[in-house]
Amino acid sequence: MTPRLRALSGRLDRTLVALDFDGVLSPIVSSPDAAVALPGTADVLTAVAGRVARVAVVTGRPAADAVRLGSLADVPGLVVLGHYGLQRWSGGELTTPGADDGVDLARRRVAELAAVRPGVAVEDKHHSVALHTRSAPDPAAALAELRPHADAVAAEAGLQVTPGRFVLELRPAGVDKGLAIRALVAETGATAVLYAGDDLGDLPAVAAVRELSSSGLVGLVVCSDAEEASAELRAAADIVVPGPPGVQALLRELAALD
Ligand SMILES: O=P(O)(O)OC[C@H]1O[C@H](O[C@H]2O[C@H](CO)[C@@H](O)[C@H](O)[C@H]2O)[C@H](O)[C@@H](O)[C@@H]1O
Repeated sequence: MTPRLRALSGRLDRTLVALDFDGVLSPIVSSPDAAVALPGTADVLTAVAGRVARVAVVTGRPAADAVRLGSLADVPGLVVLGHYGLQRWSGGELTTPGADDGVDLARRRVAELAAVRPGVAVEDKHHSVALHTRSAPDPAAALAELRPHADAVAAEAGLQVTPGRFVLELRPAGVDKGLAIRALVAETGATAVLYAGDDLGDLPAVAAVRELSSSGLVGLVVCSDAEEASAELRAAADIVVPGPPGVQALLRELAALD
């Protein structure tokens, strides 16, 4: 048994379990379209859902993509917050805002940026666009070179840039994973939260868990560790596990907790 999980013992029915998708439920792969959840993910989430107040996936992906790539549609009571909380999927129903003019502009601009940079790819997520450098000859150098260009496009389009694992996302401001966690806690009345992440976009969720903890909630932060995981998140975590297989093993322990 992972000792820190004991903090949730006796309060599972008031616990929110919130999980990032890429790098946490799904191993990192070279193409965003090829990312799928580790086999067994839906089963373990179903087991956890039977014990806790709520299981949620909070992701930078469109919510429906996370449901599809994760084969998560049948996990009982699952809520998926996509685009950092802009979208909500539950019970097969998707709540989503209308198109954003800024994203339309950014879509054109990032296509121009990618066209002249070998190995740089655009992921069009409809409510945001992402520039991926994982397949560039030097992914880290490509990311650094692109950053000021992405910042300029975001400023022109009224968007914000969220960096991640060899990716720069241009997305609407006003939502983040911290706000998403706070909303989930408020709607469930949870008195405990377990949040698992791996990347820079997860840091607002970590901050929210810590702030909620200071007002009495029991908070556990899990880092799904790998070479590219955020060092800041790793340092802040209560529990560090080896990537998606480690997350899955931890969730099995959680489902079996007293
Ligand atoms: O919030 P998340 O669920 O962690 O999503 C963050 C971004 O993850 C995806 O990109 C990352 O995973 C890809 C597939 O493994 C990988 O190729 C890429 O290098 C990673 O950055 C996704 O493509 C983005 O849209 C998400 O926002």
